[in-house]
Amino acid sequence: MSTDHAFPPGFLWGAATSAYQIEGDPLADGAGPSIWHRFSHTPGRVAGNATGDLACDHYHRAQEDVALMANLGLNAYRFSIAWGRVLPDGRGRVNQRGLDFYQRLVDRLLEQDIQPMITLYHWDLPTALHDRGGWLNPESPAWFADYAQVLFRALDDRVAAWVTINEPWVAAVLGHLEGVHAPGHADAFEAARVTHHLLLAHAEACAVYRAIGAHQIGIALNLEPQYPASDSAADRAAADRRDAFINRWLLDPLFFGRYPEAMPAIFGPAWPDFPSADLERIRRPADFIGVNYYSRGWVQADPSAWPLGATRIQRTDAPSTAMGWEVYPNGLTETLLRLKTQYGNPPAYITENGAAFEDPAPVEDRVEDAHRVAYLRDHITAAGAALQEGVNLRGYFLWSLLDNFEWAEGYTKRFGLYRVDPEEQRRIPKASADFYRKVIASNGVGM
Ligand SMILES: N#[N+]C[C@@H]1[C@@H](O)[C@H](O)[C@@H](O)[C@@H]2O[C@H]12
Repeated sequence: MSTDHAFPPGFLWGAATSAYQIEGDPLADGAGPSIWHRFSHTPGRVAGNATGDLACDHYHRAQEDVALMANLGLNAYRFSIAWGRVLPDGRGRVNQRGLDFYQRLVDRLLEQDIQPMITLYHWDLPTALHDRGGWLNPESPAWFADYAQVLFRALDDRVAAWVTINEPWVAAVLGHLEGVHAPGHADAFEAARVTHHLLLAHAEACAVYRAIGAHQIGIALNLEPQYPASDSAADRAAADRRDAFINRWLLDPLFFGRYPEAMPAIFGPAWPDFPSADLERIRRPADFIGVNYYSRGWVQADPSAWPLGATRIQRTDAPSTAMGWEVYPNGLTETLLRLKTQYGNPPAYITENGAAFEDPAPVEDRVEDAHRVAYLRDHITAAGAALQEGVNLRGYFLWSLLDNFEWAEGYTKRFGLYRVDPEEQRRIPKASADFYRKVIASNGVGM
């Protein structure tokens, strides 16, 4: 199927980053520390004991990086704001120098006709709030709404799209159930409550935005279609449980105002009885859904694997990325079509899509990342196929502009269109940057 001209005029072609992963200098100009600053400075938590102290030094190189974006021809750029730069204590006092950094960044983007899409929360909760219970505290949605209001008032005259929370599932499950992300908790009784408070935070911020905002607001979910590793009833049931655990746990409250029936069975006594009034507040407050798509799950029943009785197994008969994730572009089409057929075809953006590969070393200031070019070509084609099926897709944000701090993987995994090494801070173009520039110029992959 040709999707060369699937993309409509005005389709957004962007790149995505996040504050802690690229900015560096996290305590500059009066900023308060985040849970990721504390977590990465805890020995043994991050590969190579890497931290975000340097990252891509974007806090001091923003003008250079905006020039890279303009040279690519981006018409949009998704980035996050570090809560602690703006509110060092998480609440109350505004740190004007921190807010000024983001004011300047937005103005520089607009000078280049690049539309900002701002993520309010990309996992870097101020430690001051974490020390008051963090996302486990029932006050946390109100903390977030107050923080969001500061940003709406400061920037909504120039920012056309806001993302409230990036991947609440990852923040809750990796941070509070598996303990491999900040704050490093591994407590079965935390993940469900943290997820609920993140969804309530999203809803409260949307409510504030409805009163004072003039543009669009949404949320970005990591969506991963699940497929049984065999046609056995056990594997099919396991895939369905993992679909509830990863996808419907978030989609159903946001669109239907209810959690999947499978959740109490998955979590047992660790699943609270949430008030129905909460679920009504969470239902449908947003203007769009952001889809972060990377791969699919290939699922096998495994009674020993708590809490699902299912494990995602790595296929040996399919190409995979450096993260061990199968390259499966059809999963993007299927995920987008599911939003159309099961969730009312809401306005949607691909708020993240990209891949880490073991890039070759640079030769004459260029990296020949053929694997990433193929991954991007196939996934952008898959997005075009969904558009041709009537999916209400408005834009594509490539993850990521720069090689950056990949959370618990540190700097060992490279997702960027430009190679960056923290100790050198050069931006070395990859073949995928040239590829993406051509996609944008031709508004599709048909070139
Ligand atoms: N892993 N991986 C790459 C990427 C991560 O760097 C982003 O911060 C997350 O939003 C999402 O997990 C995807």
